[in-house]
Amino acid sequence: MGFADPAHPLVALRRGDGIVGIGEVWRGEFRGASRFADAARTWRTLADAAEVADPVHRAGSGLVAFGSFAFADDSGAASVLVVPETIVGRRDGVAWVTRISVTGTGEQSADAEPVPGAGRLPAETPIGERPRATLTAATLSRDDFVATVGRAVERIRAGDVEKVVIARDATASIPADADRRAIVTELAEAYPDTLAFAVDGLIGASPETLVSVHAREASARVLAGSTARGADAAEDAAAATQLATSQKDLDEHEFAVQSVLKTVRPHVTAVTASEAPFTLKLPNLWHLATDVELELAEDSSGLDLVAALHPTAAVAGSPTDAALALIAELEPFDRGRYAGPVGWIDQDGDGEWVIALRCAHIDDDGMLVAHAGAGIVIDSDPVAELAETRMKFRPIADALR
Ligand SMILES: C=C(O[C@@H]1C=C(C(=O)O)C=C[C@H]1O)C(=O)O
Repeated sequence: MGFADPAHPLVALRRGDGIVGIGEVWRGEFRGASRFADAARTWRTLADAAEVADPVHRAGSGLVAFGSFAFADDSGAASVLVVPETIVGRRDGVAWVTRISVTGTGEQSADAEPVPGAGRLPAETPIGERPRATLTAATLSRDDFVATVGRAVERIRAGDVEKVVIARDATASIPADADRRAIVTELAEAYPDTLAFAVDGLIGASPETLVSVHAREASARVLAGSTARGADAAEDAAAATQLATSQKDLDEHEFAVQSVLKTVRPHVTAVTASEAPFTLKLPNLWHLATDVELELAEDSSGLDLVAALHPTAAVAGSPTDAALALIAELEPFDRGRYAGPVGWIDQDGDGEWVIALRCAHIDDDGMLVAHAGAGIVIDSDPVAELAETRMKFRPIADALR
């Protein structure tokens, strides 16, 4: 982490393994409904023309772009791919440095070298103090959120949608020169089973893998259905059992799994999902989870799967188009890149993409905006959903305490 830029860190870390990017040799910005297709096409052209020397052969050791995409087609937020100048990585006990340069004609070349060995590490700077701030409800007050969820339930009863995810926003302000790496470090340590990420100002720790691709094999983890952790061991076990047997949560989960299975089919040659959901334990919540394994079709990349999968029922609802329309109608803010895909892709289309949850966007002035949402179904209790969003703000709120 000490290698990253304190003001603009590029990070994708899980359990201490992963990549940190320094500097920037190329940036692509994409907007609108074609943002994924445009990014996938642009990246394929760039990657095909690149010269990559990668004796390290680890996930993320070659030519890599970090990426973060807006949730909505009409978002004001740009979706970005960023290629750093230098990548420092560590995976399975192997460390490396990759240096990337761009020739006069625009072609990129990437040279990965192991450390210790030929690779020379860039300079590290000590990580500054963690900025302290309090998150406060922004556009939607807590009462407004409860009322909005009530309206969503009415619309579900009226048959407009089966499920819709309603989010609320919260803001805080940190000093403009605060070391953003301190926040990522705190998130990575507190939530080791997540992907801790920092891409173009969006910083978080997501438990939900949209898709991870390695050597044409892909896997996804679907989360939907949540409950708070219990106060003691007995209460905690009861909470997990209650979640695993709650028909409301199982239904909500099934929507999410079906939406994933349906959308990936054109891009894969095989797909298998675990038979029944399992309960995933996070420090703040229990989630219902299903793992899906896929084999990527010949001409598909990680970004094609991202394009097909986004937005899942876990962050939009079901059916997708009606849920998106209802979100646009009921949520009085632009989600920006919250609940959009965030991650990285390499020259072969391999990479790791999570859904940008438990995150905040921090601009250069230190203005921080976080979002948290909850899946609403026909028998959702608005006050319980408010409590759920409070739990989902905790990673960011605690990282700023
Ligand atoms: C929408 C969020 O989380 C999603 C919604 C969940 C739910 O409704 O149970 C669970 C995990 C995520 O898929 C969020 O964290 O903001």
